[in-house]
Amino acid sequence: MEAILKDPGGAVIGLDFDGTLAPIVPDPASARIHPEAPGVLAELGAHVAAVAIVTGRPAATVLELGPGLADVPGLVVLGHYGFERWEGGRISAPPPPAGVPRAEAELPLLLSSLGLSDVTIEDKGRAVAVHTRRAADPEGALAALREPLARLAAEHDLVLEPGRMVLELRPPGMDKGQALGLFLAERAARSVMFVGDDLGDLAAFDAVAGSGLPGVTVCSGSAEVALLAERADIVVDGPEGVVALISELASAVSRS
Ligand SMILES: O=P(O)(O)OC[C@H]1O[C@H](O[C@H]2O[C@H](CO)[C@@H](O)[C@H](O)[C@H]2O)[C@H](O)[C@@H](O)[C@@H]1O
Repeated sequence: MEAILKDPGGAVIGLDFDGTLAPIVPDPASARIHPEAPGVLAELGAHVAAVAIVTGRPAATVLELGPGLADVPGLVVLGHYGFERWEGGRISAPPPPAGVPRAEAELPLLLSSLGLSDVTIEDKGRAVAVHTRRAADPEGALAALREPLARLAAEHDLVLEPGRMVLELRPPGMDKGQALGLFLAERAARSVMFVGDDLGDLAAFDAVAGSGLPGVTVCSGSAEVALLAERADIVVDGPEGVVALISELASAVSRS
């Protein structure tokens, strides 16, 4: 944190979206960014090398669920764990993976054979997620799905990404750690901070440690993911705590 405060112009600030900037809600389509987040990120973005949202969501979805984000100076959104990039209103991405629609077509039969008609499918385009948060027994459904979905993913050259009451089938070859590491190199960062809440953010924490830069990891704390809090330098209380921390940081760098 000291390095960021001393030399904000060299700092890259990376943040996850769901559970970090947007409170967790039962329906993924109803998630919305914390109302104060775009404002505090805009204030911070004016002083640092870059603000990057590194997310499992499609980049365009983050812009839809985060009205005001497009006004954050120099914002980059690395969507689909880094496969997609939104910058200055434009999205770049490789061609969509063929295995995703094939796996998705098999899901309804698989779920009904497991007696799990109360889980929900999120079609993400380049990935497909199975959510258990609204099931009668969210933890039980998650456990029952883990092996069958891992097999389905492997059959279609995909990987299984576990998260908060969600299992996602997505293409291999990229994670938040690689995405953040590449971005730090591209921006010749001199320090880094990463804020996350879920298992997929551990790779980004590793990237902070492996970058060789002065870095700080922050966990947006919840009762659901203990591991991230154990690994973080700082733990704050969910998106409310993240906004407060970013606000303090923005005020401090604007004075420096
Ligand atoms: O990398 P992230 O930005 O954290 O995205 C990870 C997944 O987030 C979403 O699911 C999570 O948030 C939902 C809305 O609050 C919640 O209902 C669900 O239980 C959480 O797992 C999103 O729906 C997934 O596609 C993202 O991969």
